[in-house]
Amino acid sequence: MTATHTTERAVIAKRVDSGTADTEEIRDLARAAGYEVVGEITQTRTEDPAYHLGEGKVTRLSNVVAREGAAVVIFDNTLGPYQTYNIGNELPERVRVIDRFRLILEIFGQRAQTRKAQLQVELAELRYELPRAEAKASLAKRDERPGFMGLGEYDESREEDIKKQISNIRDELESIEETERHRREQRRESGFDLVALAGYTNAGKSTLLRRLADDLDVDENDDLHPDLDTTAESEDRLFTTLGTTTRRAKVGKREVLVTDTVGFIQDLPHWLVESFKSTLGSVYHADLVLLVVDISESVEEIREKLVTSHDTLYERNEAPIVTVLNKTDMVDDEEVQRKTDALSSLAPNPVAVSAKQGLKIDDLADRIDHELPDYERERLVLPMTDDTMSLVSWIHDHASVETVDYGDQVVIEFEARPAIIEQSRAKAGDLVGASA
Ligand SMILES: Nc1nc2c(ncn2[C@@H]2O[C@H](COP(=O)(O)OP(=O)(O)OP(=O)(O)O)[C@@H](O)[C@H]2O)c(=O)[nH]1
Ligand SMILES: [Mg+2]
Repeated sequence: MTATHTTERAVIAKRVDSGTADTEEIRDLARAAGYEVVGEITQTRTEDPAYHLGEGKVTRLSNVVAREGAAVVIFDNTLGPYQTYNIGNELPERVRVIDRFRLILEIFGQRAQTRKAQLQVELAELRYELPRAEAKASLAKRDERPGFMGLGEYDESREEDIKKQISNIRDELESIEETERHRREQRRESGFDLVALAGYTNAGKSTLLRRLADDLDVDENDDLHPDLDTTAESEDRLFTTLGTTTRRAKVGKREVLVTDTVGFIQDLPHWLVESFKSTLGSVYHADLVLLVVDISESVEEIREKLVTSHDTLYERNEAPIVTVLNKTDMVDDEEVQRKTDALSSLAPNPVAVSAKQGLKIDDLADRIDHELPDYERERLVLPMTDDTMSLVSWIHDHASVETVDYGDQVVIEFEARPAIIEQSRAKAGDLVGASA
């Protein structure tokens, strides 16, 4: 699927029960989806069952849409199917009405480039549609009016259809995940520590990955991640990354695999989170999680995002979490210190960096090295045979070799993850056994 860049003109609408409506985030999301925001209507009142807004407000909305020649109205609320229909009737011809979740789905649909991401978007869409189809079907059933019967029958089969599709997609996702699990295990056995980047969208995860990583991309779908191209800039838009990409990085003596993940966002409905949960698989199974936040945001905003991130990670994550305060180039040292102190209970001992400017990346690398399970030392004495030569090269591939002495025997000293040491001992045992 290629990204479609619509430049349709959009009017934002938002209702809040009390206080004043803040439209900053929905504007950002609209722009992320490719819309040009040309106006907005907000209202503080209880929800109107038929129109969501008050009827007078809907007329105002219609006027703004007509005046600005808008093609779309974007609600920062959840609209029921009938509200959507009723509002649509009050607007000029052919103007679309979408709500917050539809909009997020549109963005995800545009960004989904891997099979897995596409399936997840489809799953999310179907989960969005299912209760709506169910509602229609049950209303039609209750309603004896003949005109509705046809609709009812149709919707009931639609409901079954959606359920079947959901189950098919789940199966396919499961098999993709199985492959990923297998790949993760192989990587671990190859001596890599697995580090995952997590955090809100736009925090700078992809930029940081590029800073940490060597050039090599270890996923097969490299070409599907233009945002990770070393020559391409990260974009200042939401959800640049959908799906995960893994790159190899050297941290101290270690070979580490760093995985970039989809960004979190506030107020995601649970069905949407559910659909993208498997995206977080690489986070849940990492040896270390780097939780990236944007230090240029307000303390309140960062705190809220940290809390949500921890909630998302809490259930299944067992790895240590290091908070990375990114974008230090945008604030002065005093502000970094003040915010670090204010956030100390949520983010104890964080590392402050600028991914973009490459500041303090070494400190972060040291910290990663420190947090990962310790390497162990090993010294093996091996007979001088051809098989030994291939074991020595295996050790070179999987460990950090300090010395190799070739005499009557081969003496090799190295450091590696405990699992690698075990494997090398077993292989050495086979060799010695065979040559005896
Ligand atoms: N000033 C400054 N900008 C940064 C820094 N790191 C990243 N950015 C900018 O922040 C924006 C988002 O960066 P990304 O790396 O795409 O963020 P992300 O967390 O991967 O975002 P998603 O993929 O949407 O989840 C881009 O415009 C980056 O250039 C930094 O250290 N300083
Ligand atoms: Mg990204």
